[in-house]
Amino acid sequence: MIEMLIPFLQWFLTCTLLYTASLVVYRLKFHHAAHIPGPFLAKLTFLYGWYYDLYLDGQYAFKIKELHKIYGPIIRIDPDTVHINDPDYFEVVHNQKNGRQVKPPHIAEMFGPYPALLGTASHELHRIRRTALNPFFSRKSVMDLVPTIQRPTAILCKRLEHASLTGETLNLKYIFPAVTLDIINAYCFAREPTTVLEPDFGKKETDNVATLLKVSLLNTHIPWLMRFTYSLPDRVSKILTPAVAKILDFRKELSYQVEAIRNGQDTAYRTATHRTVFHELLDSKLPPDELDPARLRDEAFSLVTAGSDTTAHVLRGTTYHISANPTIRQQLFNELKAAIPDPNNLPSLPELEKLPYLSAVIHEGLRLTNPVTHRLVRQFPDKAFEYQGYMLPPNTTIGMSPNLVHFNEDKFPEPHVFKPERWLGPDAARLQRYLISFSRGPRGCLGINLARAELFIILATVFRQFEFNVSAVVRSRDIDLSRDFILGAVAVDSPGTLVKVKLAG
Ligand code: HEM
Repeated sequence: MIEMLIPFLQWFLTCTLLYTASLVVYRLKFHHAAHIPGPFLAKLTFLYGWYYDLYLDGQYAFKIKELHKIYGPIIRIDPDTVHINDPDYFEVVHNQKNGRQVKPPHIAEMFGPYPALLGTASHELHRIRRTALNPFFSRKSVMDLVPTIQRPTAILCKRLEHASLTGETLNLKYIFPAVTLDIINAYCFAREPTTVLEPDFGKKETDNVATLLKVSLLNTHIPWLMRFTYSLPDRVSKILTPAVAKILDFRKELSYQVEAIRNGQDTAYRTATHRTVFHELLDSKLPPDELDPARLRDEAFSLVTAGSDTTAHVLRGTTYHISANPTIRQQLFNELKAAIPDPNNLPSLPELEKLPYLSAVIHEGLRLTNPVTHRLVRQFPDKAFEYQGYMLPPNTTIGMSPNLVHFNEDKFPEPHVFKPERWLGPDAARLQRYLISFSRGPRGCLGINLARAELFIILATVFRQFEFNVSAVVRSRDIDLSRDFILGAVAVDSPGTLVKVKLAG
């Protein structure tokens, strides 16, 4: 029996060796990125990135920074991807004029093989989905949402006031996602605030998103594994990969909500004071495929996750930096006290946006605590790029990382220091070009107007009334991002951001 297998094994081994040898020669000599500098192993095999991201737990983003120091501003970080670190080149790549923009499938499917806007690889389909969602996130639509942002914020303030009396310790890791989750749930489904009322501020929901993000990094490296897992019946994949169980339950819960609107069981949108995304989408003229239950379930999942944790992350980091710098906190408080004589009567959003110090604090918060740590990766079928003499033909996979721009010492001297002043000097207008937390171009953040409105309203409301004692927070452990799980994560032994609160004055 064994003898019969030997010729087959020999044949299999020869084919494997031939295939591997030709792949090596192709990647090193004939690949369109063969001329780009970079570590030999990264050019040769994807295992190089796996080692840093999967074995060392989200470290490749940090290693890429070091590789740029060795190999220069353009490097090859895996057999297919070129990474550029040049603040002035971000806008050359990410703008509206470079024709079609495609996301490579392993990047598009990082949150799972979901047919949502964020996970759409094809340019054409992306345009259909984006056109349908854009109107909900325009400046005008967001202006109408101000009371919806204020409601959970007011509830948070009541709880902060209570904590200031009892001396209770609060975890900023949970209180801000509770508010942003309630806002996006209200907008998507006309739901009343609930998370911000929960005793633990909906800890479970925030922890579920953290699990999703860790799994997402795995997806970018081994997309077929997740595709396979999701193709199984839910109960089987829950047993095989318990990490996805919570994600599957969360998707199912969102699906019930969308379907309840579709079949008329949920009519809360009729009494809501604002538009309701899923009611209007269901009522729209989108092609039937786009309104399919699985498609809308996944769009809901994407909007709710992308729309809550990102902004909450900036709120948490910015709150820490304001509180850790008494002079900054006092200057912000002075400005807010003058602009908001009655804390229960907030000025309009445009008035808040005109406050120079608040704006500077928010810009600096977005720069220093930028949540999306993963490289933004695109292909351009209609456009070749030339960078410092290196030709990048159409369809080259190009990655760029906002954090490398935000921590560039030429553009932002002392980049790790929280300095709102840099946004107040004569250079401020020029610096805006390098603030790219929301990315740019046709695939830039859909929710930028909503996120900015939340930052202005929540920070103004909270810092007008409260101050935080952050002496128990260790910045390197609890605030600075030390792992890249698409969004940045803090150290594994961090207890969160534990603070005491008192009334400001
Ligand atoms: C401070 C808060 C936020 C930051 C820093 C941020 C950042 C980003 C970035 C960098 C991207 C591009 C991702 C990529 O290229 O793969 C993006 C896309 C996206 N963001 Fe945000 N985001 C924030 C808040 C929000 C909010 C509140 C929403 C609300 C729905 C949202 C929804 C989305 C969606 C749907 C996309 C995909 C857009 C597309 O592919 O066309 N984001 N965001």
